[in-house]
Amino acid sequence: MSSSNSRSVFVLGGARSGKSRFAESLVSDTGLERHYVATGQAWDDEMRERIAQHRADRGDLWQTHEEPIDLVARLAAIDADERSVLVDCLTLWVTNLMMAERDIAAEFAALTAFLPTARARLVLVSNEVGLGIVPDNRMAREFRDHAGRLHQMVAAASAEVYFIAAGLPLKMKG
Ligand SMILES: Nc1nc2c(ncn2[C@@H]2O[C@H](COP(=O)(O)OP(=O)(O)OP(=O)(O)O)[C@@H](O)[C@H]2O)c(=O)[nH]1
Repeated sequence: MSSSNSRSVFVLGGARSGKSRFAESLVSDTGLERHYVATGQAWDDEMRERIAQHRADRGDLWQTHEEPIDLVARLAAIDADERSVLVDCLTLWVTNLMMAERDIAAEFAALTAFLPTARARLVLVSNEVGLGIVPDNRMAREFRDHAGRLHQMVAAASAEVYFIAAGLPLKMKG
């Protein structure tokens, strides 16, 4: 896997670390058309309110696409030179793939194969879920392993990688 042709940026961090805000600023700073691909779904009122707030905060300059599962197809469909596309976030995508019993390895391979070919400037956000104690249930352990593997693949296929903690970006690659 090579990042030599990739312009993608990977932004990794914990919950409420400020990663989404940082990623949004990367997109805004390009001056390109702004696209937001949300993998999250509103499953309760609290989440609906949170999403409405996120949309209001982003404002009218952003076009939003909601795509919980078929992320690579959606990225391909909106791919264009004049666009910058923010994907928020990969860990929710992993959760959705697991719940839908999709072929995880094939989906990850498709995403990492797409990155070097993308015409749009992609910024991919994900949640670092591997720093705590080993979860005591099997599905949570599987999820953590899938996320860790995906993060390594996306980092390898990206031109720049940042880790965000306490609102501060640490550049790890590029
Ligand atoms: N369906 C949908 N989800 C959205 C939209 N805007 C944001 N989201 C979801 O909201 C999630 C991020 O919100 P939070 O949980 O508040 O942020 P966080 O990732 O914990 O915190 P930070 O690290 O500070 O970004 C993302 O994973 C998105 O999928 C939208 O317009 N539609």
